Amino acid sequence: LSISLVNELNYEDFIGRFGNVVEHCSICAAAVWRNRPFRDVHHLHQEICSFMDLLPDTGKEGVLRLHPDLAGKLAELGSLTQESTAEQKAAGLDTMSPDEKQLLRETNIKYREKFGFPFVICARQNKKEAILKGIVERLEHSAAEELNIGIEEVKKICLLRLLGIVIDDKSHM
Ligand SMILES: NC(=O)NC1=NC(=O)NC1=O
Repeated sequence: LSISLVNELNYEDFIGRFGNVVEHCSICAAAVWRNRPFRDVHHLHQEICSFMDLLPDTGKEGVLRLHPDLAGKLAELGSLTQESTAEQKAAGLDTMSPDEKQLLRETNIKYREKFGFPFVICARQNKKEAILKGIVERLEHSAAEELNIGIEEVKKICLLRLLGIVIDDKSHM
């Protein structure tokens, strides 16, 4: 999809295309609709990032809570969204050994108990080793730190999802 076609979408089609660039948070797309026309995919991404940055902490926690665990129950059941399924597969999470799976599951539980929201990382930029290392290291942080780190990861996930929909048209450079 070119950015000019994006700018011509009606609201329903816009939400249909971009409603899940932030997992289960179609409000992010609904909120930026008013900012069209978008100069390019990075402008659209920046508007979504600004919307998330302006959320109160409870809103940011909500965004994180809407993310499925990595290799969690939903993944086991095969009931992740299309995007999450592809991302978790790309990280090689479906090739973890039983011990790795156990470690990730236990650490996910500790993380969620400590912070009240799930561990979120951009799976397409981290292979399973980096994910296992990341969750153990990040468990030592404060809730405030992890809230921001989590949202930064959501922004990375969002950009990759946007680039899968919109052609990154550099011709205007
Ligand atoms: N808890 C998570 O980090 N989930 C995910 N990260 C991704 O990149 N895709 C997911 O489903």
